[in-house]
Amino acid sequence: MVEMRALTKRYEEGTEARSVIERADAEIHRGEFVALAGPSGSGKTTLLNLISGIDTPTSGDVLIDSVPITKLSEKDRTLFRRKNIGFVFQFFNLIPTLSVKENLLLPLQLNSFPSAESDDRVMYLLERIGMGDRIDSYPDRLSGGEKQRVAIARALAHNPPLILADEPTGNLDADTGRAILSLLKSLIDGSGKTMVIVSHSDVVAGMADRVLAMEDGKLVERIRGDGYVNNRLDS
Ligand SMILES: Nc1ncnc2c1ncn2[C@@H]1O[C@H](COP(=O)(O)OP(=O)(O)OP(=O)(O)O)[C@@H](O)[C@H]1O
Repeated sequence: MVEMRALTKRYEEGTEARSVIERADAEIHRGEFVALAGPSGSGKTTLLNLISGIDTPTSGDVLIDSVPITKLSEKDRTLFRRKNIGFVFQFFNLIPTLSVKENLLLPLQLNSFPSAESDDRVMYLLERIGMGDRIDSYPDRLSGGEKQRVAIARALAHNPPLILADEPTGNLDADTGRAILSLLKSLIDGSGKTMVIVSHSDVVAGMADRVLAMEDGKLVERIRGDGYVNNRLDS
């Protein structure tokens, strides 16, 4: 589903270039739930932005469903992302001037879903996340956990095969965070969707099928066992 090939991202700093990601290789399979771990500043968000095509690598490729998105024009990449990827962010990123319903309708409108079908889909998702009675509320009237539930429903609205989440529980208390993760996982389970979550949380790592960690610019698989045994994917 997601292939990274010799993926490299360098940032210019004055006259020097600093590598954040250096020839990282990895494959994430269809239907897998992968946690992306690693210390602060190790390049997790950078990697997620490369996978989604929001950012472009210095060299190397990202393929999604065998489509080399790194080789697409910016316009085609945007269209590809809009159709195939759902995003969940730490700070929810709901549009404050739109109601819950209107926030959920946005990805459907951007993907030209027929309006009758869109209304049914929004209602179905709001029921699934237990917020069927908040359809006309505005984001500033919702708690953090409720905002994130709406953001999850929005990420799933257009039924994308790939869900990317960047610290989705980072702005929530521990109990709410756990509830949000369980909800996200229950919505994904059995759907065949692939999910990558950037997180420092052990709860996320414990729920995931696999944990990949950024270490010195490379992606390293962490295998569960007596503690973690590191096993380089890319050497
Ligand atoms: N646009 C940019 N220009 C220069 N350096 C950048 C840029 N964006 C990110 N970096 C640097 O790249 C490194 C990786 O950043 P990134 O945000 O990907 O790390 P992270 O693992 O997600 O960190 P955190 O867990 O703290 O969110 C950091 O050292 C950061 O300063």
